[in-house]
Amino acid sequence: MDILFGRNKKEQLEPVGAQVTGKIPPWLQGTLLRNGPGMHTVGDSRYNHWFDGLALLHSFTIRDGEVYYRSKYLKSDTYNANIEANRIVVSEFGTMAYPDPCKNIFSKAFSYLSHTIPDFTDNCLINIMRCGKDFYATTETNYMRRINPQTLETLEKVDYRKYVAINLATAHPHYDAAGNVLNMGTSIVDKGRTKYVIFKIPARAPEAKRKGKSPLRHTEVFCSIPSHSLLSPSYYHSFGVTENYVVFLEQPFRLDILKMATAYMRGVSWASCMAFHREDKTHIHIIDQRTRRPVPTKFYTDAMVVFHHVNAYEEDGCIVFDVIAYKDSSLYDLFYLANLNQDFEENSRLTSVPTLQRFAVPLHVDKNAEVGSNLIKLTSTTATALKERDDHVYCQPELLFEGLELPRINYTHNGKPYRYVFAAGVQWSPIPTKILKYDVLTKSSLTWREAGCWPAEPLFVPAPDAQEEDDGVILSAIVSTDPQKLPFLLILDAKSFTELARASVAVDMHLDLHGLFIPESDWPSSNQAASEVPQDPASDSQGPHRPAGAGGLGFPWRTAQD
Ligand SMILES: CC1=C(/C=C/C(C)=C/C=C/C(C)=C/C=O)C(C)(C)CCC1
Ligand SMILES: [Fe+2]
Repeated sequence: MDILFGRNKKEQLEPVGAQVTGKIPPWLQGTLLRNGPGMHTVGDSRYNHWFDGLALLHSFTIRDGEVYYRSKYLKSDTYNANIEANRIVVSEFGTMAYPDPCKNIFSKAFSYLSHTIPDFTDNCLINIMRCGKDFYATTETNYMRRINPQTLETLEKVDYRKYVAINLATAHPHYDAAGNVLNMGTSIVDKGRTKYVIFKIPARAPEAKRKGKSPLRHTEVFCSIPSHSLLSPSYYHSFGVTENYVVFLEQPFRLDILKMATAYMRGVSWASCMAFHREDKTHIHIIDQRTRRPVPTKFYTDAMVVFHHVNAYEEDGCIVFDVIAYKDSSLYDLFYLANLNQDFEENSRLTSVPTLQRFAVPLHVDKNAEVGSNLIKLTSTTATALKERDDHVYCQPELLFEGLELPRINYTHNGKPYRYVFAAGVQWSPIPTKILKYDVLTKSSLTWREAGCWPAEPLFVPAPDAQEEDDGVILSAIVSTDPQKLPFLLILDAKSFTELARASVAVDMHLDLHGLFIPESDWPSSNQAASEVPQDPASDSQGPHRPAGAGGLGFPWRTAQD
C-alpha cells in the first residue's frame, strides 16, 4: 500500500492530455477540481497520519471530448515553512511538530506558553469551497486558502476569525440556490462560553458595498448553539440542511480543550486530544432557519460517530435525515500511516462498518402523547422517535445500507426528498474498492469496481436537460495499484452505472478526499479558461477549442455577471 499512501506525489504543473477511451457526453464541459494529501515526508521527517499530508490540488478539465490533467501542491504557509526547513515544522492532526529544536530552556518555555492557544495549520487538504466567484481550499481549522481554480495557484490566506468568532470550521459547507454559503464552526471558550456557530457567507457582497471586497466581510452569524460542555465540545465534520432547518449532531466524539492546551508541551498530537464517550448521548439539534433558533425539544440518540451527512428533508411534519454512522471513532485510527503501510490487511480492519442510517425527528411534539409512544407516523421509514418525560425524545434510526462512505447526491435535491446516494463502497478496510449507487426508495444498489482500482468520492454532474434525479454522470478519479494500468478519470452513466468513458493519464496521482465540478459556463471568463489549456502534444487537433458555453451544468446556482 506504499504506492497509495507512502510516497510523496509528483506535481504535474503543466496540463497533460489524457488518453480517452469511450465517449464523453458532448454536454460535459468543465473542470473537476479536487483536494487531498499528497506529501507525507519532508526531508527526513515523516507525518504520522494520512490526514496530515500536504494538500495536493488536482484537476481534470473536460472540453469537447478531451481531458487535461494537472496538479499542484497548495503553497500554504505550512508547506513553505516545511520546505524551507526541509522538515516538518507545523503541527497537523496526527503529528505535533517543533519549529526550533535547538532553543534554550527559557525560549522553549516561552514557546510552550504561546502554544497553549495554538495557531493552527493552513494546510487546507480536505475540500474546495466555492463562494461566488472565489474558490478556497479548506480544512477544519480557522484558515482557508483562496486558489485559482484554473491554474491551481495558491492565493491569499483567509483567517475565518476576522469575520466570525470561530476556532474550527467544517470543510463541508452547504450552498443555497443563489450560491450563498452556510457553514458551521466551533468557538472555544470565548468570553467564558463554548458554542457551535452557524454562519452565512453571501455569494456576492451587497451591491453598494462591493468595490472588489470579499463577500467574507459580509459573513453573518445565523445562530449559536451552546456546547453541552465548556471544555469538551463535540467534533463534527459536516451537518445537514433541509429547506427550512439545519440538522446538527452534537456527538460524544469530543475534543478535550485542556488536553489540547497542553499537547505541545506534552509532545502529543491533536488527534490524541479527541475521545469517543460511548456512554454518552448524541444530541440532535434542529435549527429553524426562519426564526434562527433551535427547536426547543431535546432530541437525542445513542452514542455514534458521524463524519458525513448525506441529505435531509422535511416530510409530514418531520425532519428526515440520512447519515453515514459508525459505532465508534476507530475510523481515524485506521489512517495512521504505520497501519496503512505495514500489514495493511491486519492493521486496517474496520471495527465498525460505516452504515447509512435514516433518522426521523418530529417537529411538533404532542404534549398529550403518551410517554413511550412513537411520534413518527411516516410510512416511508421505520425510524422511531419515542416520547420521554420533560421534552425529551429518543430517536432510533432505520438501517438502510452497510459499507459505504464519501456520499454524494444530486445537489439540486439537497434539503429535499431524494432517491439516490452515490458513494464509495468499503468492506473490511476504510479504503474504497468500489463505487455505489444506492436507491433509498427501492433499497437496491448498483456497483462499479475493477481489480487494482481505488476509487475516489463519486461526484454527480446532472445533464443539462435532466428530467430525473439520476440523469447525468458520475465522475471519480481512480488510482491504480496495477502496474499495467494508469490512473484515470472514470465517467459513468449515473442511471445505469455503466462506463461511458475513461481518461487515463501518465501521472503520479494521489488518493484524494473531496472536490467539486465547475461547469465551463461558470468560469468568470471562459476565454481565459480556454487559453489555459494547451494543445495536447499527442493529439493532432488544431489546438484547444473554444468552449461552446454549455449553460447551467450542475451547480444549483448561477454566477452569471460575476
Ligand atoms: C489540524 C487540526 C484538526 C484537523 C483535522 C483534520 C485534518 C481532519 C480531517 C478529517 C477528514 C479528512 C475526514 C474525512 O472523513 C482538528 C482536529 C480539527 C483540530 C485541531 C487542529
Ligand atoms: Fe469529508
